[in-house]
Formats: sequence, structure tokens, C-alpha cells
Amino acid sequence: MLRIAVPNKGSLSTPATDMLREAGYRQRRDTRELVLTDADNDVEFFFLRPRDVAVYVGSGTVDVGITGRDLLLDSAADADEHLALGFARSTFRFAAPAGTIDDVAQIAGRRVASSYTTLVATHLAERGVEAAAIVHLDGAVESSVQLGVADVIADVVETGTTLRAAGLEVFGDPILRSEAVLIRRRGAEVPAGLEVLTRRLQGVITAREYVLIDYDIPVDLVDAAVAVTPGFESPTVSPLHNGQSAAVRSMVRRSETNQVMDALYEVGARGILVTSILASRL
Ligand SMILES: Nc1ncnc2c1ncn2[C@@H]1O[C@H](COP(=O)(O)OP(=O)(O)OP(=O)(O)O)[C@@H](O)[C@H]1O
Ligand SMILES: O=P(O)(O)OC[C@H]1O[C@H](OP(=O)(O)OP(=O)(O)O)[C@H](O)[C@@H]1O
Ligand SMILES: [Mg+2]
Repeated sequence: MLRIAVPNKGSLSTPATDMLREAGYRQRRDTRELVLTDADNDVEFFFLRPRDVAVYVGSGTVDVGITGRDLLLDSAADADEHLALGFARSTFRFAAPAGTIDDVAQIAGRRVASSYTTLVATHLAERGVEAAAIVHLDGAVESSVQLGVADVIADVVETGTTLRAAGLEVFGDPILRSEAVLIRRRGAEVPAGLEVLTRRLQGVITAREYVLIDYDIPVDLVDAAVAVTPGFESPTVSPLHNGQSAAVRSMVRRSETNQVMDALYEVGARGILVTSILASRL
């Protein structure tokens, strides 16, 4: 039975559970449930603290787990990223009171607060920057400067709203771009069931990232239209009964749907229809 660790709280918890449910796995109804067996799929879920997921996977007590790339790297656990899951996207960045610091080198001799102190220490060491102290805080790191325990913070930034509210501004390049990832123990044999899990999750990711686009196009314009919608391998082109047009079906990135529809219309396509993909195996 494949043992899967899933975050039980925080930003990762609900989207991770949603993705597993979409992938056809049973998920818990009650957030107090800590273990759940899905006998039909031969998997067992362990609902653990997000920070602990990498520790369990690294020690081999569970086979795989869902966590954040930032949490994985900060844990320094014996685990590697297996599949990027495309949710809980964020950057991990340095920030300081507006106008005080604009370069990572200026962190030298200053105090940095973070919930991800290993990540910060490694990043600074790689750049030869010696901070006065790296202060570990559990959360609400943005308040640490105002409260006088640090001069600089390193924290998760998504929209930047929390930073702005605290009067802080990012500086330097992002330390990391993070998202939820499926992780597995470094160097361990591929556990039974991981291939199926991976294919199922990949199926959900594809169904979320792509849409199906259908359109009609005069036969002599098919090549020009197909250049706009090349799809994964090659689009399906079927003849229409009138003999002068073809119907084309292709997959398109959801985020590019409207640009693609505009471009197709320009080329001469009509009857352009977009549909969501419910599930997929490529
Ligand atoms: N606002 C956000 N947008 C996107 N991802 C986020 C956001 N806040 C945290 N994360 C991601 O969630 C993971 C941290 O999960 P965790 O549950 O420990 O923190 P949290 O969401 O801050 O929860 P809590 O504050 O309740 O402990 C990290 O991978 C982090 O990048
Ligand atoms: O850029 P934003 O969209 O504002 O999001 C980033 C904030 O979200 C998370 O905080 P959370 O609400 O989880 O609180 P925490 O600091 O206690 O972890 C993260 O730690 C940042 O503080
Ligand atoms: Mg948080």
C-alpha cells in the first residue's frame, strides 16, 4: 500500500486534498482524521503538519508526500522533488523597510528574521554574506522589523499585500520560486503505486492547465490555423461534409485561450468553441 503524506493545515491543505480527490482518491471529511485508508486505490493517507511532511518522507516512514518546494529545501530532508503540482505558487524574498536596503550584500551585519532559516542561511552563505543573526520566527514575520527583533525579513510573498501593510519592500532577486510539489525519498526504490499516482496527478494538472479548442476553417487555411494551435503532438483535422472546410480540435493553454481565439479568427477560423477538460491521461 502506497503511503502518502498530505498537509493537514495551512495554505497547502485544502488544494492538496482537492487535487487528490480530483485524481480519484478518497479524502477525509473530518479535519480531525489523521489517517485514511483508500482500499480501492491501495493507498493510505497521513495528514501531517506541512513542515513535517519532508521529514517523514526523508526518513522513509511514508513513501511520498505533498509539501511546498520552500518547505522541502528548508527541511534539508533526504527527499527530492518528484512532480511540481502547480498550486500554492509563491516567491520567497528578502524585504526591508521601504528605501533602507536595495542589495543582498547590504544584509551583512544586519539581523534577518524568517520561518525558513536554513534556506536563508544557505542562500546567504552561497553569496558570502554574513548576517549579524538569523532569527527564527514561526509566522507573522512581517511584524518583526517594526517590533525590533530584525532589520530584514525573508518570507513567502504571493500578492505582496502583507508586506505592503507592514511598510516593507522586497529587494534583490527572488531567493526561490515555490509551489506545491510531490516529494519522495532520495535514492529509494520507486514504491509500488507511485507511477499510477503520478499519472493521475499529471492528469489533473493537464486538465487544469489546458482547454480543448474546436473550430472550422477553410481547407486552404488549415496549415495557417494549425500553426496557431499546434497542440501536444498534432491537432485532429476532420473533413466537413461541404468538402471545403475542416474541423480542427486541439489543446491550448487555458491562460492563452483568448489570444489564440483572436489569432484563429484573424486567420479565418469560425465556430470557435472552447471546452474544459474534466480529466486526462496523455
Ligand atoms: N499566501 C500564500 N500564497 C501561496 N502560497 C503560500 C502562501 N502562504 C504560504 N504559502 C505556501 O504554503 C506553504 C507553507 O505552508 P504552511 O501551512 O506551513 O504555512 P501557512 O500557509 O503560512 O500556514 P499557517 O500560517 O496556518 O501555519 C509554503 O510552501 C508556502 O510557500
Ligand atoms: O503576499 P501575500 O499575498 O500577502 O501572501 C504572503 C503571506 O501569506 C503567508 O502568511 P500567512 O497568512 O499564512 O501567515 P503566517 O505569516 O502566520 O504564516 C505568508 O507567510 C506571507 O505572510
Ligand atoms: Mg503562514
